[in-house]
Amino acid sequence: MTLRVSAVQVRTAPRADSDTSTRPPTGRQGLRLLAESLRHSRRAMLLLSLWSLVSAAPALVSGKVLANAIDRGFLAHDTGAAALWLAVFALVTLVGAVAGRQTFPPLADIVEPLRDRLLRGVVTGTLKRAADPGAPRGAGSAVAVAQITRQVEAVRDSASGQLMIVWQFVLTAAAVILGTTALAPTAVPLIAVPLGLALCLFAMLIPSMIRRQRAAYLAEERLARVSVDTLGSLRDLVSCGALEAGMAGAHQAVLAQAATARSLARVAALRRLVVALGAHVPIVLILLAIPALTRRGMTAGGVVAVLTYLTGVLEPALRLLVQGVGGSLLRLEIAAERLAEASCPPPDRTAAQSTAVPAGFPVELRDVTFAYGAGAEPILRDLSLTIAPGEHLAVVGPSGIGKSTLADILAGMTVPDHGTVAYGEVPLPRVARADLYRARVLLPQDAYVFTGTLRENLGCLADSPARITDRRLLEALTGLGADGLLSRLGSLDAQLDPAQLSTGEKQQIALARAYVSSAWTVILDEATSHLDAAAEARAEEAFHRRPGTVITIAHRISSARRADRILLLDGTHPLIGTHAQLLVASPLYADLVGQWDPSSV
Ligand SMILES: Nc1ncnc2c1ncn2[C@@H]1O[C@H](COP(=O)(O)OP(=O)(O)OP(=O)(O)O)[C@@H](O)[C@H]1O
Repeated sequence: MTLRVSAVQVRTAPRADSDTSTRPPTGRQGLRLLAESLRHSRRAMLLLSLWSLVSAAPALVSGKVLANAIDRGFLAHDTGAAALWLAVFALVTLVGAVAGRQTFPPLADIVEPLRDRLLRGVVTGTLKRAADPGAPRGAGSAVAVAQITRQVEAVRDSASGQLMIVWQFVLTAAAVILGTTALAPTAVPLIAVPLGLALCLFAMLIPSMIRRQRAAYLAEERLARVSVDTLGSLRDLVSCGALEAGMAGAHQAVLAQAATARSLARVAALRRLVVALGAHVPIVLILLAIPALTRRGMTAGGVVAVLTYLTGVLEPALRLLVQGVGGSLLRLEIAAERLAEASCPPPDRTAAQSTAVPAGFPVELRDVTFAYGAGAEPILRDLSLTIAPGEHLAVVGPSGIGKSTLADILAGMTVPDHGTVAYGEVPLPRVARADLYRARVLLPQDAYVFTGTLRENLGCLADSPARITDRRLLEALTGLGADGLLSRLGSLDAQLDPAQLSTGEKQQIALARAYVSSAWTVILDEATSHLDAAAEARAEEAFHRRPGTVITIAHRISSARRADRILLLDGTHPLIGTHAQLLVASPLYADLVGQWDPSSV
């Protein structure tokens, strides 16, 4: 007998995605994520430090060498000695350049693993959130992942830039202080004290700079929004006589943006003060102190060398530090913040009050209604259905009628607007996520195969992949008709290159993965669409021998005929029954059967 699938009472259940307990991570969390990643690269940091020290050595000795060229060469009218010291100067500069080049491989060793680690974190986080019940379809799509990986590139670039700028500044400042000590120890306080004060001022400015830059960005965004809204509704504002109120709102946004820009400009001006205090004040102090310094034994060459240190080495390094760190720190922080957000796994909303799914459970839908969007026509309306333990159900219907949506709802990937889905009396919102993944497998049409061994690909849905025996894996591959693929690959430990596999082979691997998993219920959403009718039959028969429930979104009529029952979705009046019952009861079903390729029947 054909049954009309019941559809009566609507019960309200809150959507899981209304949970607000997940707070977006703060910028500090983002920077912590970066610091943690850097901590893993200690060896590369050490190598970078060593080569940087060698590259800073020329700056250290160049003062003394230059002073000698002037004092012992030019001022002593000894051109040969002057040329010799200048040649030494050129040589140490060359050594510095070579050592500078050597800093790049360890820098890459720090930055590339940082990039990989961040990338792994964000891709895993994005995919986990996409797989979270209630996540919008396509949230973990290639596009979503690509968008976030662009942030990773931004973090990699700015992290390596910042690292080099800060580190080079530390070495340069140390070289200037030590070089000056060798030339005239009494001149050191004239450089070190203003430089120290400038660095303290800069450190104090950083938080305020970040705060003001963020405020400026937000004000700019708000102004853009308000302008677009005001201009877009100009006609309505005029016709309602609300033009003045609208203009006042826009004017306020302009004033707020101008205020944040002014406040940012003030703090940017203070950056110039840092350079002036740290590099220009020492120049003035040295010039003023020349008589006193020469009285204490400083030579003319020494004076020129110290001034060269200040103008040619310290001032550019300090300027780079202040502009580089000040300018891109916020960008780095915001990008790191986005990454920390993207790396967050979704909170397990069920963990606190979860209930275990009983073994061999039925799948039940009670009055399920679902629409994509608040005002949209429901795809499913008041659908009630029980799929008995071990039953094989096929779902059929015209294209776009909601078969995949139903598969997602049955798997707990999409939360219905009304009604409940329960696994053995336990409503899905009460099933812990880990239990849900253990209880069912949903195979979509696009099979996912990753670079790794065949064994790793097969075991990735299992509770403990290491415990799956070779016999079980071979049984799955042979049963599902993938023995040809196995002999081509050679062994279970053969490396898979997804680009070298056909879509049918990828589907066979995904099917075998579901077969060896511990899931009691397997939902196949056109998961055999790239297999020919015979291969599809072989795969489905293998699943029929496997203990458990199978729900198939049918791709061919032959697939539907193998099922115990068939659910026909037709929008308003879903029907359930056997092939023969539906042929009699539903003209739509008869029509669908007629449309299917007769060779596949
Ligand atoms: N994320 C979404 N947002 C809005 N509408 C969607 C979304 N996903 C699917 N739809 C629409 O919902 C309807 C049902 O889609 P669904 O994929 O469930 O149908 P289907 O029966 O599986 O189709 P097909 O047989 O072509 O795969 C379609 O009209 C589709 O365009």
